[in-house]
Amino acid sequence: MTQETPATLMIRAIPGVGWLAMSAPAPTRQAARVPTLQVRTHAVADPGDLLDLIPANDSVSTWVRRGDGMVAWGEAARIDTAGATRMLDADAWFGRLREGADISDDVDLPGTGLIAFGSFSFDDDAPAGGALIVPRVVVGRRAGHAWITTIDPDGAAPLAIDGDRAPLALPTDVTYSPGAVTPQEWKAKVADAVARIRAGEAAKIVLARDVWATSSSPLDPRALVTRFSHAYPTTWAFAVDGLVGATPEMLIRRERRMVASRVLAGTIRRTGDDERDLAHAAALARSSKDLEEHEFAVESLARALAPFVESANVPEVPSVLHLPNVMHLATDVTAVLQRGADGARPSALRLAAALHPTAAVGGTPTADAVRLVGEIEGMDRGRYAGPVGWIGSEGDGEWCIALRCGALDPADPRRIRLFAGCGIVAASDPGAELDETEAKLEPMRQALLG
Ligand SMILES: C=C(O[C@@H]1C=C(C(=O)O)C=C[C@H]1O)C(=O)O
Repeated sequence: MTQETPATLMIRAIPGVGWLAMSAPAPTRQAARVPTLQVRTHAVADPGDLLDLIPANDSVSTWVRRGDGMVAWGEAARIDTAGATRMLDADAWFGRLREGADISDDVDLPGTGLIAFGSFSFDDDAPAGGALIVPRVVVGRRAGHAWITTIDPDGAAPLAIDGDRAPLALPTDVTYSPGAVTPQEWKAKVADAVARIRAGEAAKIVLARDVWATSSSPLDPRALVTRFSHAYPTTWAFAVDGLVGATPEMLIRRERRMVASRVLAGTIRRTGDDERDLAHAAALARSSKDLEEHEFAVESLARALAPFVESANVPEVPSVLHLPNVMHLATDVTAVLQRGADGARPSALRLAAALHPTAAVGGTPTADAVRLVGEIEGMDRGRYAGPVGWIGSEGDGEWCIALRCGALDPADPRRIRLFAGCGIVAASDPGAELDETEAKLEPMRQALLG
């Protein structure tokens, strides 16, 4: 979590495309070579369920909510970054890629034209680093308009759009095993965090835990995302670079001058009985423990956003977001971007870099809380709780916080590491927090049913 970690840039050559792989070892950073891309977006008739379109492919990206969004496959270009500037380096690379690209876009909506999908580690110094991937084919739909984008590196033969649509491979006989800490150990960590909060070391510390799931057959990200999008339609069902999940939390969405963020903090489990859940929702909206935890998260977001915007609308009272497994206190912040010193409005990824980590996943005050997470939690979060999303031609994009997710094990396609965490405040109870992590693991566990 140090700020000093020097960035490393690695550009991966795509087989058959023939441009140079370069690396710029820290600390001397060089401009990574960018390929010239031919980008073509055309309107198409409604393609039906987007998730049915993805061929079996090593590189699959999805971003789907309420049936709209984008699915993408193949890699036209990719950057892997690490260190404190991992998002800014990726953003600068994408800017250079855009400058050199030959783009023709008949649709002109957020997400059409050149696009890259990415995910970044929670910690500055995590080995997981980050990646931004420009796919070869994107199919998208937004409010009744559908499109297809093809992205061809210079000299590459176009990728077949009708790839091999191998049937979805469902998980089989999934078994679970503890991650870095057992549930019992994790409760002790929560008690430790509560003691340190009461001693005045921080006001809120977000602690997470991990669980391994192993299927007897290779896991197919397309199958997992399809299940998320059917069971949790109001979340963003994502698959990016082996990280898959159904997150309800929008870190930042940028559409031209407008930005929006959905802050979540304060959680209660659903019971399955609507009447009881309504009573619980009312209790959540009055719970001083949850309201305090929520206020920390809203304040930290508003403070981090302030330098970039000319006006912001921050509702004073949160609403209650109902998901099938849990309910959250939620605040939707909207704002109008201002131009920076360079005359440009910051891109969605630049904003995500400035906002991460929010109090929703780190704690309050941020620097102390993040240090305490590192001391107490006892695991590497990888890309869990980091920004995940996409950036488009004009710097528009959507970056969520990677929650309710799992990281496929690159070394064993049958394994996935699941994560869940909770904001700990002075009034937190370890048993209740453990139960909350179980509720937050439910979308992943349901997607992994055989
Ligand atoms: C950390 C997670 O969720 C975050 C923590 C919340 C809380 O403590 O109430 C609620 C939503 C998220 O901001 C997670 O899902 O893993």
